[in-house]
Amino acid sequence: MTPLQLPLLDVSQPLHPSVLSALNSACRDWGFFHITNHGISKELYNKIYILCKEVFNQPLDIKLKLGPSASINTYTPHFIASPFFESLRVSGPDFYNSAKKSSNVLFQRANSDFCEVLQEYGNKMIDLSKKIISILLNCLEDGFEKKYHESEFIRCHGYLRINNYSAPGNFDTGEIEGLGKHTDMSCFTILYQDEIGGLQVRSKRGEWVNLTPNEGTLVVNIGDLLQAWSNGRLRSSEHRVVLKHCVNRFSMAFFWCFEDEKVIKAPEDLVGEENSRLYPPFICQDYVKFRENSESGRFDIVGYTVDDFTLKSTSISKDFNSKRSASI
Ligand SMILES: O=C(O)CCC(=O)C(=O)O
Ligand SMILES: [Fe+2]
Repeated sequence: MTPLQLPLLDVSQPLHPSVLSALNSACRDWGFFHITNHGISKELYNKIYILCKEVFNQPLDIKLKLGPSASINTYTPHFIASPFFESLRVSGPDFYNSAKKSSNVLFQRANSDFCEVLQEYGNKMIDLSKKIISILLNCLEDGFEKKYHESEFIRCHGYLRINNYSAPGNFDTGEIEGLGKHTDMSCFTILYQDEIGGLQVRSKRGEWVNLTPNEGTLVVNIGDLLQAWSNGRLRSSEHRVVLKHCVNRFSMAFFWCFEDEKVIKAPEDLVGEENSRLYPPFICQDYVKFRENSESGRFDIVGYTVDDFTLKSTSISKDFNSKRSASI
């Protein structure tokens, strides 16, 4: 399998038109690209890694106090997404307090280093997200940044999912999925993956292609909300994580999302005169609920997408309309 060549954007510099055009194709074909000079140092990652390992090394009965059936519900234990995957969620913009709620339970005290470092990382992710949405709007159409950044994206928010993959044993069962095929329920996701590799994106023809890690760069991938808002111009691709035998893996995904009550409706400029609107307007939270309810609690891994949601909503409204006309 040949590694994929994706554009690498230096986000500390104004972007050259040729970079924007490469970005345009990458977003249309793959929905993935890389960024560099993002302002997050290796030291910060090392600190986060060490502090998070302390969290995941806590006994299971303690971690389960943050689990799906607890009131906090920030921890996803093994055997939900896969036997090898566990994760912790930290929500913004007050990342400190969100981390504190979890650490109070995990350590029976607030672990201030853990909370501070996640607040610092969260703040950097928010700044970076504002830059990325500007770049993406610019890349969609001249003038879009001015026209839509404030009006459509000002109330976006983000949360972090810290992913800990444990090593599968050394037995020969072929490819082992650490995280199954899914699309992200975000506008876009900024992903840090360690040097182990294993992240794969699905091509339009259905082949899995490796996204090889590169030190100092972060992966950005378009999520379902921006695919819908851009009327399909930006692609939210399926991706997964495949594990190597006997190797642990660590990653951190930051999901930049519309506010729950946002009505997602592609602007007329993107729909065109022939009115080919791919996604009837919908409320952000309804999509999140659709994903959550589609496979009890396993919403972060299943193959449902915004296309499935649209199909379901259109068939419900057709059904509703035909029942209504039958009753008139
Ligand atoms: O661990 C990774 O590299 C990918 C994680 C991911 O896709 C996610 O958390 O949505
Ligand atoms: Fe993902």
